[in-house]
Amino acid sequence: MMSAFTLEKREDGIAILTMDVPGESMNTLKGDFGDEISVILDQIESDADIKGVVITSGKKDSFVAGADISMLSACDTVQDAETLSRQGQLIFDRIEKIRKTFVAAIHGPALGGGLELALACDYRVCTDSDKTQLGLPEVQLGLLPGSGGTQRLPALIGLQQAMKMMLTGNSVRASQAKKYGIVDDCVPESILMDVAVGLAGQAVKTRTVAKSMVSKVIESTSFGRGIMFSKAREQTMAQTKGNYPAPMYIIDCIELGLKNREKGYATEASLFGKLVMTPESKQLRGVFFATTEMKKESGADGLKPKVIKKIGVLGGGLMGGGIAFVSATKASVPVRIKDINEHGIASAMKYSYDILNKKVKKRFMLLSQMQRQMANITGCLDYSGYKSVDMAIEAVFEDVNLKQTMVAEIEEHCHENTIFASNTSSIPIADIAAKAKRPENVVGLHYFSPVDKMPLVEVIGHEGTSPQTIATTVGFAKRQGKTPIVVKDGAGFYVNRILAPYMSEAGFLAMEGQPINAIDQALVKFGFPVGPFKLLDEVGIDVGTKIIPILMNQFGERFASPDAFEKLLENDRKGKKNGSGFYKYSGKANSKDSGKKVDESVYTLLGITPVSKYTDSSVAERCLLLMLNEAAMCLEEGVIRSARDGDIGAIFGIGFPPFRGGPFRYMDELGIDHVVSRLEHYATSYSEKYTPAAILLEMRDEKRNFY
Ligand SMILES: C[C@H](O)CC(=O)SCCNC(=O)CCNC(=O)[C@H](O)C(C)(C)COP(=O)(O)OP(=O)(O)OC[C@H]1O[C@@H](n2cnc3c(N)ncnc32)[C@H](O)[C@@H]1OP(=O)(O)O
Repeated sequence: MMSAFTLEKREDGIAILTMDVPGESMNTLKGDFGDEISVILDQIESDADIKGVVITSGKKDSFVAGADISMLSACDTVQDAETLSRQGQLIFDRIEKIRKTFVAAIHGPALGGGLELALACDYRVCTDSDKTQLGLPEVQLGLLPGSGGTQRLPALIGLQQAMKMMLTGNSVRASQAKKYGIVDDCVPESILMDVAVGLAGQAVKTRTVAKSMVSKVIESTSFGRGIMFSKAREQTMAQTKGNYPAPMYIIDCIELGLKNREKGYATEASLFGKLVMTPESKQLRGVFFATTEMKKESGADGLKPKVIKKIGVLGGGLMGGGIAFVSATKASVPVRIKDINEHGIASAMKYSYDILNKKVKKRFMLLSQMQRQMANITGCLDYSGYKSVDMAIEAVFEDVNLKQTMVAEIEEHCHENTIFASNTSSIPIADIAAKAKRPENVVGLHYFSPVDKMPLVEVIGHEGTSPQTIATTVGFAKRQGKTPIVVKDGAGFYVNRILAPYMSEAGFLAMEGQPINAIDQALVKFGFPVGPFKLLDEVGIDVGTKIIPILMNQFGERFASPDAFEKLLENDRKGKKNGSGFYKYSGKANSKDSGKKVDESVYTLLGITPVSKYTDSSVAERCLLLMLNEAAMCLEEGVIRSARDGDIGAIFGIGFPPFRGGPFRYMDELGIDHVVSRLEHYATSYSEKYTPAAILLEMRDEKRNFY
């Protein structure tokens, strides 16, 4: 078997230890590396000529992406997983203790166990490349850093920053890593090895932790630390609602390790073992595997995306501004915004300016980088500069005639292969393409708001969209940093179609008198980031309810929402944007209380006397079952291509709790027979809209699962 490690001794006494796992595109840490590394460490230790060691990667653009997640998924017992963690800890502990200078030379991702390896070294240097990112993302897999990360990162950069990184799992870019003190230097790729070798030739210095003044004060006394840990637990509980065990365990490990390092390590390994076997981690690992698989798909078998060199954005509203931002900064293409007035162009540009300016202020980005990215965005009131546009993305009003006019204008002003992508959330793409001269170029590209944050897009082909248009659109969405799912044309596509009955049912529950905040809390407790009423206030009640007649028109009564909701619009309740919705938006928009309390006048308006009569679980069940049933119908009708796409669409598009794996994995977990029997229960006792999808009945009879 080819080795994953090579040790090259240089004449100056510095050894280069290169990791290059054969047959894999990225280095990951495997359980069976232990013996091999031990032999190499023996050699380093016993060779007096070796003064220092640089650990680097043989892969082109990555350091080490962490422990091999498939290896973790293959663990059968808590003990197996704990042993893996222990092995990692022991090796890294040895690296730390060998009395020679170890330096990690990092280019590309150094994540999870990869960063933990680097943390065990005496120095770390990384490249200033955009590809470089450092982090401990284990929590996003329902895990904790299990190879010493919970102990070493706080010791290196201070408790508060380390805890933030481990609890969010967010990685940092090179300049941030330098600012926080994770790396000692951040240099151009061309001199990475020279700088690392230079450091490896030096004796190890005692380091001071790079902490802000406030952190120093808080972290230096046991009283201050006590307050910090209790605040962290409180905030974590408020955020997770107890649905994710990993964050609390991370805090436990850090706190214990401060008192007793050995205990900290032992607890880290034992809790890591426990977490690997939890259903939450299993589902979150499923999400990782699904998204990795999706990165490789083109959306149209056998077709490669055509290169998009320049795009046009039609309409400079909130969506247009967001689309321009991800195109200019992530896909790095020139963007030409066309609006009917200068104000539209200016506000779309401001969208990007505000985000980038914040990064510059925080010193995460250079002013020159910001200027380069902003220079990618220009605007026009006519179609000047559109001749060379390869894709025009429209984000104008939801009006089919207007969109058809846009198609005609793009066909007139652009070249014959220009793709027309509509960001409609409700109008069938076939209608938008109805008068097109080149309908094969017309496609749906449905973003979610806010565009710079929401990871999903739906790519929707109508009957006449060419497979090449689909492949190119999917490819471009990926360049914008999005996870695209290809869905069939039709009212609501996939995401809004499964969301609508869930939202409407929340409305019916409110009409029965269940308090609005109780309904929201029940669904937040289930794991959604916000409840349905809060969501409607955020999205805009006018916008959110617009889709109902379109869905009813295609699918009938099961999409009806409470008639009384009309009164909300008559009362000009549009939600947060006009300060009048289900919740009270008083005082300053960003004030702590704004949007926290239900606006009681909404009950009077709807003719409701609120009395809590349902438990949280029955509220959640009534709303959820409709979403699950609709998702199953979407699969049955081919609206989505697979249960996997349906799960990722729901998680990334509407915040379906990731630890439940998405609607399909959740149905598998509940058992299809259970889902059918609960649907039948509501269908007979309450409303026929709960009639189970045919596919569910069939699967129950055949005892099949989605996965
Ligand atoms: C004990 C420890 O504390 C526990 C751990 O370390 S748990 C693991 C923590 N690490 C992670 O969560 C990182 C997971 N990986 C990622 O986020 C992303 O892959 C990445 C940001 C590193 C790179 O993204 P990107 O460039 O888009 O490449 P991507 O397509 O995702 O990955 C490339 C390949 O590496 C594989 N890969 C990346 N990280 C992996 C991991 N940790 N385990 C297994 N495979 C991994 C992918 O499956 C893919 O394999 P393929 O080429 O056979 O399809």
